[in-house]
Amino acid sequence: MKDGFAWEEGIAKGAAMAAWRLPHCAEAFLVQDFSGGTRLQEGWNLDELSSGFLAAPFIGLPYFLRADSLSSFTLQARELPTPYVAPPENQSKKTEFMGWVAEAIQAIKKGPLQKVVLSRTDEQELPASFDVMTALEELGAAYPTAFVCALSIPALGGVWMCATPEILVEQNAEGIFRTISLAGTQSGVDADGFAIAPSQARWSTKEIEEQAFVSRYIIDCFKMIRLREYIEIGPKTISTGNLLHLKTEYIVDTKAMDFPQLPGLMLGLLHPTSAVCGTPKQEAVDFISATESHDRSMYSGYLGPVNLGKATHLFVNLRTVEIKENHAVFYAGCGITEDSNPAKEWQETQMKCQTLQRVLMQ
Ligand SMILES: C=C(O[C@@H]1C=C(C(=O)O)C=C[C@H]1O)C(=O)O
Repeated sequence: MKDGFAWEEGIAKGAAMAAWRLPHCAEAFLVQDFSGGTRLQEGWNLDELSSGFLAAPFIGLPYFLRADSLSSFTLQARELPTPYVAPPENQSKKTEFMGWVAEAIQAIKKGPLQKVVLSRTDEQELPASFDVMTALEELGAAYPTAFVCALSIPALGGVWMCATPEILVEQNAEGIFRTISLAGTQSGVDADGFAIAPSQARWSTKEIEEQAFVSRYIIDCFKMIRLREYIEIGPKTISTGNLLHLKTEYIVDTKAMDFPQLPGLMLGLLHPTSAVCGTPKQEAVDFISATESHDRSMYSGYLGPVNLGKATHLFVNLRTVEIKENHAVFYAGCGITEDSNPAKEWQETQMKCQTLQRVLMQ
């Protein structure tokens, strides 16, 4: 495949690269930065970036890939082999993770922490035949509503791939700004492997509250910049393929409001949101760094094309994997509240890891 060559050639030349396909689109894009990409400096501004691709870690400054070369291509349709057999559970990871969740519940009961998103990793070997561009096509075919992406930055030393459902900040060519509040998770397939219709989903108080934390957080960010004119749609149940979530959408017409800086301002305020970090934010960051034994790196950061065709599409880096040679580290997390159950939260991270595993490990 033509763009497979461009990808391999770019890797060999030390280029920083991103290949992606937006939700509901057929066309995919490849950006190459032949300088290897740039780590932005404190005080960087979205409005001042040229056309390219932005990728930020959970904590820290983003990398920017300038579009030295931009090509578009169509992802080929791919059939996924079925049925899928999940890898066995890692019992020591399970015990460790459930311990973290129990600690978080205790901390929340004491306050001031109200919600914290804890994550864990799952390390697996990919098949010898694994190939990044083929995997991107398979992810695109399996998850048409997700943002699917492959990212290679020489300074990171591996390839990150994701199939994320979560918009962080989006501004289309017509000046329409969008962000979403996404939380609450349940399986999107029943015991026989059939899809569950979103209208059939039933949500518990715990999940409704968990998502409300994220919605309140977004509204608080709007309040900080005194923005009152936004449209709020939801919460509604959405299907991401193998999972169901609760989603509320926030929309602003930045042209009508003459507010073109809104995406940059909101990006600075939003990240990391309560969907991947917690409430209050600083207490959640502190709890995560004192508890998790892995470095989140790019997981739960954000990534996407910026200032391309007058549009910016930044997504939270979820349902994600870091690949070095054939070794894959899958990352997944879940929102812990006072009413969490450690075994259920572990199961949720299993389902989230499987979003990519069911495609990449066949
Ligand atoms: C943290 C993740 O997902 C986030 C957390 C969710 C939850 O706690 O229910 C749901 C969607 C995402 O906002 C992840 O996929 O790793």
